[in-house]
Amino acid sequence: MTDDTTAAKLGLTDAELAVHPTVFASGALKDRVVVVSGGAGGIGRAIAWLCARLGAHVAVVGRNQTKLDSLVAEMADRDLKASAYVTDIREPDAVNALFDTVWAAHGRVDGLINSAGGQFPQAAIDFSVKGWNAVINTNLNGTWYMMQAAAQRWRDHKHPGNIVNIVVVTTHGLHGIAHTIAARSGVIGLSRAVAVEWAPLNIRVNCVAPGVIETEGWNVYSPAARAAYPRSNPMMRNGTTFDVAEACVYFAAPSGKFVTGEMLTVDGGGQLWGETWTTGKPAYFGGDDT
Ligand SMILES: CCCCCCCCCCC/C=C/C(=O)SCCNC(=O)CCNC(=O)[C@H](O)C(C)(C)COP(=O)(O)OP(=O)(O)OC[C@H]1O[C@@H](n2cnc3c(N)ncnc32)[C@H](O)[C@@H]1OP(=O)(O)O
Ligand SMILES: NC(=O)C1=CN([C@@H]2O[C@H](COP(=O)(O)OP(=O)(O)OC[C@H]3O[C@@H](n4cnc5c(N)ncnc54)[C@H](OP(=O)(O)O)[C@@H]3O)[C@@H](O)[C@H]2O)C=CC1
Repeated sequence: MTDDTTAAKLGLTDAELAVHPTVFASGALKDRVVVVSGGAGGIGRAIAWLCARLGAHVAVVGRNQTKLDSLVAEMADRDLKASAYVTDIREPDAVNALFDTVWAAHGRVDGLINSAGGQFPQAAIDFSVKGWNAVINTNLNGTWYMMQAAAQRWRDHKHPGNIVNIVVVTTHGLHGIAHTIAARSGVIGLSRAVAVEWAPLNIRVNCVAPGVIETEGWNVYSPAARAAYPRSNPMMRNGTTFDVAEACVYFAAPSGKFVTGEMLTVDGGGQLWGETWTTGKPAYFGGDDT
């Protein structure tokens, strides 16, 4: 959490997301049904707004009914179609019930965007068993349960589908969250494997790796750590949730119809150059963290 008890206001507001300019045509996702896990969170929220603005009915998924209902209401005020589904992605039975409910309500599901996830900063050597398992369970197991449940129904209904998994940059520069690097590296490898296995089923699977994207999820990190984030990439700024949302729509819309097993990194070039110390840069590396 931040140094004080109040969370910082970070990221784009609903009012901004409702009108943010986009390169996509207004009907790019017309009549599609898209499930967005973490849909009331920072990145997931931007994804939900953009998909709905492009004509989709968005099923927003999370654990907090109030957050989900608030988003759905904001979207309904602008004649955008969305429904709230309280589901913990770590519970496979609940995930299967979610997809049965959405399919029964709409007669189809066209896409799944897994944005639910997260972690906490801590030196790996200090991870507790519970803490390690919490990050792996949320980000690897939960994402998998959502992927498999969607794919089984696309197979059974002989319906095309596509999945976009939000991960993190695993190749360079994210220090202090080795548990999430392990979990997301697993998601990336899993996505590549099933992209091949599920191609005969007309199911595409891709990943988007955000860099420093300003959202309220950053409140698990200290203000001092957050202050350094803009300097962690050669563009010397934070990205926005809308940057990630448009990357997701590229894969989810017909624009991505011949792309599967890929990963699009949206990080301002950070993985090529920058470094992000979520727990403070140790003195050994020239930082001031003793
Ligand atoms: C992440 C990068 C750092 C900088 C950010 C910008 C840099 C750019 C690079 C971007 C990389 C990604 C950024 C982001 O993801 S932004 C934020 C996304 N959102 C979140 O992270 C959500 C907040 N996190 C969580 O909810 C939890 O961490 C978790 C995802 C694990 C889910 O928690 P869960 O509810 O399953 O479990 P608990 O909260 O009950 O905790 C279980 C045990 O886990 C240990 N734990 C949890 N939090 C901490 C902590 N802050 N410090 C130490 N240990 C922690 C602990 O053992 C818990 O058990 P106990 O409570 O019994 O001790
Ligand atoms: N912001 C950034 O800089 C970056 C973020 N990412 C990743 O992008 C994804 C979204 O991040 P961001 O939007 O910033 O984070 P937020 O914390 O804002 O959003 C995460 C969302 O996931 C939901 N969620 C968490 N756990 C579960 C669960 N078990 N079941 C269902 N929903 C869950 C939360 O809702 P609720 O609590 O209501 O369940 C929340 O809405 C995460 O995986 C994050 O690690 C990756 C790189 C950079």
